[in-house]
Amino acid sequence: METVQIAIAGVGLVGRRHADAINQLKHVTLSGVVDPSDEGRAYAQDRGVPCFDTLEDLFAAQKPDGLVLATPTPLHVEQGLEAVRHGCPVLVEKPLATSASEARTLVDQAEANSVPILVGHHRRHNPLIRKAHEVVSAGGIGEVRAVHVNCWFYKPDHYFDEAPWRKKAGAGPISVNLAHDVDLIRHLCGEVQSVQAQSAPSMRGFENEDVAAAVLRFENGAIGTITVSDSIVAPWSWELTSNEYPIYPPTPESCYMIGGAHGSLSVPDLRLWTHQDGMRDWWTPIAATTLIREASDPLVNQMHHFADVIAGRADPLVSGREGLRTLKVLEAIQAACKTGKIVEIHPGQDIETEGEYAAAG
Ligand SMILES: NC(=O)C1=CN([C@@H]2O[C@H](COP(=O)(O)OP(=O)(O)OC[C@H]3O[C@@H](n4cnc5c(N)ncnc54)[C@H](OP(=O)(O)O)[C@@H]3O)[C@@H](O)[C@H]2O)C=CC1
Ligand SMILES: O=C1CO[C@H](CO)[C@@H](O)[C@@H]1O
Repeated sequence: METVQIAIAGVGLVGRRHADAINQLKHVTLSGVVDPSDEGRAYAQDRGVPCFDTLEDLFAAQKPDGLVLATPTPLHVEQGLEAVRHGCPVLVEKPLATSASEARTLVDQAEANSVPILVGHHRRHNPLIRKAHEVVSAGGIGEVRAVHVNCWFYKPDHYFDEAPWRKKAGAGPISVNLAHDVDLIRHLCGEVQSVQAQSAPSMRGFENEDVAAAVLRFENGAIGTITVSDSIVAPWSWELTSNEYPIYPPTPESCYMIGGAHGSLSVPDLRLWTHQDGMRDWWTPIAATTLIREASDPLVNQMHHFADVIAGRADPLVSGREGLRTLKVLEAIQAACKTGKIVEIHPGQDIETEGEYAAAG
């Protein structure tokens, strides 16, 4: 297998995880880093790769086979378009952009120029999600009727102080965190048709909401409830339950409950609940079996997949178009929080918002 050269723009929190993932793969190497910060330069030096201040400088000096964009979200579209101009496949971190209309410009340009975009919804590369998808789509719980999603944790003040863009409009937990959950819920339960939602402004004085709840109606008739907060002390989030990344101390709880006409599945513990003898009857004993699944690092799996996409061996599992659909749901949640109205999601039509994501609270 030929070596795939990948550059990373933005070597902060998640950019370094991508670099670690590259390290795990024999056929992928880090060709360079784009990051204007002193920390970025020091990191590149440690890794023994060149560091550039801008993407323009990177492309003037080398032609990587692929680029990871792990920069602050407001930079994704402009930098993604630059990668597309250079014909360079790009893995863009989530969310794809700060607004769906901007994201569409990037996705349209990439498709018109046949440059693959992969969106960093890495949880889809987790074997436990593959298993959950396999069971739900094979009818293992019958028709999906309802889903409940919990995304509650407490981010310490220094998380915000270290990267002040995280306090600014557009970087609230709906955009930064719920992006992953909405992507997974669409993947497991189907497309979202309409949204109602409420949010509360940040008690820490940031420009975003710090708690929000939404009711989702899916195209298949299912209903979902989803709540998010980065200022609640609790164990019920993907981070604290999936055991995916060691910096989050794991708990044995779950964060999603998917309810079907014949059974229910909790995720990520993958407990499948059914009544004895296949009965559907609340007076018959109900019990859970835990589904067997493999375990591996989704960031490494995603990087392996990106190398396959670059080599033309695979189509993006989470394409730019997919990332855009998730972004539209997030935008609908933001719009519903602001207006208090039901927001319908129509394919190919923008959600009416006041421009970019503003504070929902
Ligand atoms: N998939 C996942 O699990 C995660 C995804 N994310 C997403 O990844 C993105 C980055 O988030 P996060 O890692 O927390 O951000 P950080 O702030 O930790 O890192 C961003 C890095 O990009 C640098 N940077 C700023 N401007 C440029 C530029 N023009 N070109 C290149 N580098 C630049 C920053 O430097 P400086 O500090 O000087 O500004 C910083 O080093 C966001 O979109 C976020 O939503 C984040 C966390 C996890
Ligand atoms: O994408 C994400 C945003 O940041 C969070 C905190 O660092 C991550 O846990 C999450 O996966």
